Amino acid sequence: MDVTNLSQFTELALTRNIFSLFADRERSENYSVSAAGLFLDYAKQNIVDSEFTPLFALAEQVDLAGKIAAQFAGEELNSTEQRAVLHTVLRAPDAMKVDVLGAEAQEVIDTEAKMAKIVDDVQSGHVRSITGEKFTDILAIGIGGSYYGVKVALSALVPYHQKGLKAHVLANVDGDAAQEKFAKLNASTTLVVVISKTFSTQETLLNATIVKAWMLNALADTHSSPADIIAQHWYAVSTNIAAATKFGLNAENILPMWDWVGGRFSLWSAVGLPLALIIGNTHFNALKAGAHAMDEHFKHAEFEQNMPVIMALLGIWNRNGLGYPSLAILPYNHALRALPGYLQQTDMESNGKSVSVDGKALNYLTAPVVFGQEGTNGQHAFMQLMHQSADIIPTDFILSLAPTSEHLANHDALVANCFAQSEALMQGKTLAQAKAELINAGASEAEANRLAAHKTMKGNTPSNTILMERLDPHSLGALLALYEHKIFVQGVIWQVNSYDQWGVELGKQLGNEVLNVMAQPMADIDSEKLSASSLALIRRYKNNLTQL
Ligand SMILES: O=P(O)(O)OC[C@H]1O[C@H](O)[C@H](O)[C@@H](O)[C@@H]1O
Repeated sequence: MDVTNLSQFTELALTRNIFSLFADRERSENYSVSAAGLFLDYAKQNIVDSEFTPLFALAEQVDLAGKIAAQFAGEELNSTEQRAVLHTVLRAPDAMKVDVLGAEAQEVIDTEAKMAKIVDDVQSGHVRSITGEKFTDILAIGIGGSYYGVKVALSALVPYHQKGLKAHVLANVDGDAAQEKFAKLNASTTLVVVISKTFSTQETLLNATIVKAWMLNALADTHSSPADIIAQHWYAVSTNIAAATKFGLNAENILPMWDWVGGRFSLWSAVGLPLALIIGNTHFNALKAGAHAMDEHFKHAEFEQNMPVIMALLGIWNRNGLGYPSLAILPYNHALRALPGYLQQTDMESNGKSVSVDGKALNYLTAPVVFGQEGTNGQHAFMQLMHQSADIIPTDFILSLAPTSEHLANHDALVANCFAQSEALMQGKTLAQAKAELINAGASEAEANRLAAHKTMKGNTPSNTILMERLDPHSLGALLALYEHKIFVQGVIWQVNSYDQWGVELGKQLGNEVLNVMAQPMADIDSEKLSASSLALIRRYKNNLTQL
């Protein structure tokens, strides 16, 4: 049995109305679960108890319990790269680190201590810039997994930012992105953290190169040597210490990563340095503690009460059972506006696959297309389609109960909109209801008949609502870990390797290859790899350059 068998169980669900399921007075109570300070309401999903049975059977058949244990124990789950998948150990207590990593645990513990000292020294002003000033700005350079985690947490945790220190993240290779940062930064008080697991990523190396040039140029009149400036202002996080050193970074300032930490799961490692520099060690540790609390729940809770497992199974039900192709992530907090982008990466880069772990073509679909935006902005844009196109788009609503600002009336409105949208997406509006509303509003019978069809809403859109008591480092850590584990469980059920990303690697490789082709004079280009279309585009680009 695999997910293709789910269609045997979906006939009823495909024709019934989710709202009608609330005839069961206990549904809301029964279809909710709490873990690590988060609350998940999944009563608005299109599912009943008997339909969970084949989902739990699937979990059993793929030995989900065994796979969870194997992941936490450090088995080589990433079989195409022969790597363990151990981001969880980075947020575990030291004794657990030793249990799982053995002798290697010491290097992890030492790195944490070194990172914590850098954070304290920078925040206290013990470590200062080459001009003897306190650092005022942290510029993180990285892309993909070396960017999104830091970005999502920085924007989510603004109330925890240390006064006097500002954070900036630079990812895109477009020089405009760097230019925008330079306009805001003062080189003499900027500390740079270059994050690249491989230290070979084109975008990161190009950006690091221009930032270095900008800083050395701006600090030329200090008459300090470039090496001294770099040693004082630059840190790096990488598994490739040799390449980082070759780039000119001071070996002392390079914090290690390990190949058993995937980029998109690496916030918990020294990749989190820019974040820790801004929010301080206590809050960074609280973030890790929140994630660890979710890890413990995931490891120990029965599947029927296990939040990541339930969310994963509901996703499988929606994708493979009911055939819905996408997933909307709608955080109703301005502070979580980077979350949809972050989850796009973690989910689609992990499970956007079509061969099984043992290399066989799958005859079913895997990761949905993940997209989203913070509420209420999305309501004034793509949510039109969610209400009225024929496509059903399962949705995760995410919300902090406690206001994140002092503007309480705004927060009430935000919360009301969040709850209203999940209700409207589920209940929809029938033709008869639409007509009655028009007539109540004074329309004639003929006018109501003409307009009613335009005002019907399809309804029956399933959703989860995830509540945090408040948005703080602990709950954010738990939330990110919840999604990490959900993605892992889905990968196990789809039987894919969630921890490689050959499609993205192809982009990295091609980017450099095409750059090399473009560097040649047009007449010399003899690329059999590129189509006439791409060659013509390159010609246009080069012609345009000569006219500038
Ligand atoms: O950290 P780096 O080696 O620079 O890689 C940055 C990113 O590159 C690619 O996009 C990978 O698929 C990501 O997982 C990785 O996080």
